[in-house]
Amino acid sequence: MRPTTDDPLELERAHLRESRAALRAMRKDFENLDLTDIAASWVSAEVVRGEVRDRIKTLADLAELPLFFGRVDYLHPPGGAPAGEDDGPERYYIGRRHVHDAGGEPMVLDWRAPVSQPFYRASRTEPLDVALRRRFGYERGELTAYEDEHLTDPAEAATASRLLAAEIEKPRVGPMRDIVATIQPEQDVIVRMDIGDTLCVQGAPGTGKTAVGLHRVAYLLYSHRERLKRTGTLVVGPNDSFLHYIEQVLPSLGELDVAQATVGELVGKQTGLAVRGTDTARAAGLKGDARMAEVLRGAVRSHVGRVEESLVLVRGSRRWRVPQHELQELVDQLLEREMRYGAARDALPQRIAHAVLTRMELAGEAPDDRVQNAVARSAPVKAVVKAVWPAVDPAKLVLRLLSDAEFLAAAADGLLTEDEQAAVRWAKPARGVKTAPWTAADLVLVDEALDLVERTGSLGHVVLDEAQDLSPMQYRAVGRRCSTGSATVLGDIAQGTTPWATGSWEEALLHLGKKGAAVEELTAGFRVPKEIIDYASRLLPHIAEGLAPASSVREALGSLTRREDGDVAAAVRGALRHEGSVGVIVADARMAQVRSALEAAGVAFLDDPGAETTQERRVTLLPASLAKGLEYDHVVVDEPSLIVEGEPDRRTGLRRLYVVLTRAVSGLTVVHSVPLPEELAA
Ligand SMILES: Nc1ncnc2c1ncn2[C@@H]1O[C@H](COP(=O)(O)OP(=O)(O)OP(=O)(O)O)[C@@H](O)[C@H]1O
Repeated sequence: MRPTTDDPLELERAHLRESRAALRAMRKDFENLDLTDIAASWVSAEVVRGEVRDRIKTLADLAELPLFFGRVDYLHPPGGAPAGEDDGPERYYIGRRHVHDAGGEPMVLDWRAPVSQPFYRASRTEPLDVALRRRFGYERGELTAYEDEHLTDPAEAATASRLLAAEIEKPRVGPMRDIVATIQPEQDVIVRMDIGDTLCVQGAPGTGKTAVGLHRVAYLLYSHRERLKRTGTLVVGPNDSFLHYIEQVLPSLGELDVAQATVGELVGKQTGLAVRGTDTARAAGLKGDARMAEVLRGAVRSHVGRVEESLVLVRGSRRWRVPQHELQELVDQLLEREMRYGAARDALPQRIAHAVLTRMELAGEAPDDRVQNAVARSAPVKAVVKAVWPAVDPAKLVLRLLSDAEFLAAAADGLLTEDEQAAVRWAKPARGVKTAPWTAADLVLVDEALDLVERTGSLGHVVLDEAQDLSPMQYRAVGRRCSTGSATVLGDIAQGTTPWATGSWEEALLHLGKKGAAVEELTAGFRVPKEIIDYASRLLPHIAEGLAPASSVREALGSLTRREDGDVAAAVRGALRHEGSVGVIVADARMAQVRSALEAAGVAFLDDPGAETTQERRVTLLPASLAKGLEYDHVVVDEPSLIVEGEPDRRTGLRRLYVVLTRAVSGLTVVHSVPLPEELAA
């Protein structure tokens, strides 16, 4: 029912009501679909049913999420479409989902549609034919405000958007939210980049890298749904707490089919092996070094032997002979072609059979494909293949490399020094694959070996977050999974806290197999208030030379507090006076002590950064090593010096502290009794 009013807010509310009703009708249509006769086979019927179920789920009218958050009025109908009646086709509402009325007319456009793009990109200097951009403000699902920009009106002064500021300032509890209503132009460029382009984004803390990566996946799924449905998409993150924190974003954008995993989970699944041991930092560093790829390649290829004898094959009354040197040539050709070991092993019998068939033809016979296959499968040919190109079990191969000094020395000759070889080997040789003391870095080696034998399947697109922490071998593991697809690589060199953290994105991209991909930089910080980012940025010259400090879109004066009494519980009580979540970040070695202090003070807190904060339980206690990628409204950092000392070297320690200091959205309290690291002094 249309309201009899000219009040723009009422009119917009009416459109919202009508859009909600239309969405409910769309959902009903899907629920009422008669699926009994839809498909001939049981399998395809199940597929269709699954799709309909997903569709119903994505159409769920989430009461808390605004159905549309913006509107654009174009000066001309986009794409030269004919002008319509009534309010004309040049007015578009932009929202999370496409909604149409019973007649198929769009009520809300998906934010990813091309026609929505100017909502994000138009400016006064480049209005992109937008006469009016309207942003909507909501409170608990109710449309309560709007804000207009007439981009082509020279008389109108540019003002900062209050709604945008309010959105960014909103207190946070619970998992990460989508930013679909407020994606910034420089972020939008990354989100909408072509699917064929691999892109690397360097960005200071809180510049929206994670948010942009997730929205990019949603955009690609919209623009290339069929293709990506076949090939798949994957988001790789640093740990389970992080993955848990971001896991709601894609479903809130209507995308349910994106896999999320850590590198450890990827290689664990592929190899079927579990981590049972740990490495020293040196051993892990060496095992993650790109030279190990060469060692493994050599070890796999070392199984190819010389042909010792000619082949003699008896068929019926005739004997066919392929001389030793010709067989050797076939083997050499396969070696030269750099095929996967397993594929070459599969090809060899056919090549030998071909040599036999050529002889048959020369002798006047007319053998067909069946004969060729029979020859390829014959015992003498099989015997040659077994002797010259034996099957290789990748896990056993790595086990042998890490257990058998001679075998490793042969494969690592000219690549690793003796000392390095000793560091790489396990202390005690392992007996079996199931009981070996596999470390996280070892499983990456097995994953590489698997790929040397048989090509790893590639996905359509992979988003790699917190990428700075990966070793070259881990980059290779991720790269294998997007070898025929593309990738979005997100990270911050200054936040690299592994001993093997990457020194440059060019190098990282090389290991990923995406040499020469573009590197973009995001510098506008949306999370951390200026005062806090300026404080944390004092560390930058000591941890990443040449990186520009982030700016901040948020002033929030008075957001930084220092307490020298070391009283964490008092600091937490102070933080609880503010709205939103509180993260208490402490050196890993201090966890037990701070836990007791909080318990003694009667502070209720969550002990797991993967657990979701709620209004009742707003405090999370977490070790510094798990803080990466997370954020809290208020952060209490306990004893910065001990956080620095918890790492193997000073630079890594200061980087860890930089990560920890940049988790705060509204306020940061630094509490200590030990003197602060001198690098933090102004
Ligand atoms: N355009 C935006 N509008 C509103 N909020 C935004 C925008 N961009 C980013 N944010 C918010 O800023 C915060 C930081 O974003 P995000 O976690 O993606 O940053 P990051 O660059 O990955 O940070 P870090 O390097 O510390 O992991 C999040 O709460 C995110 O929702």
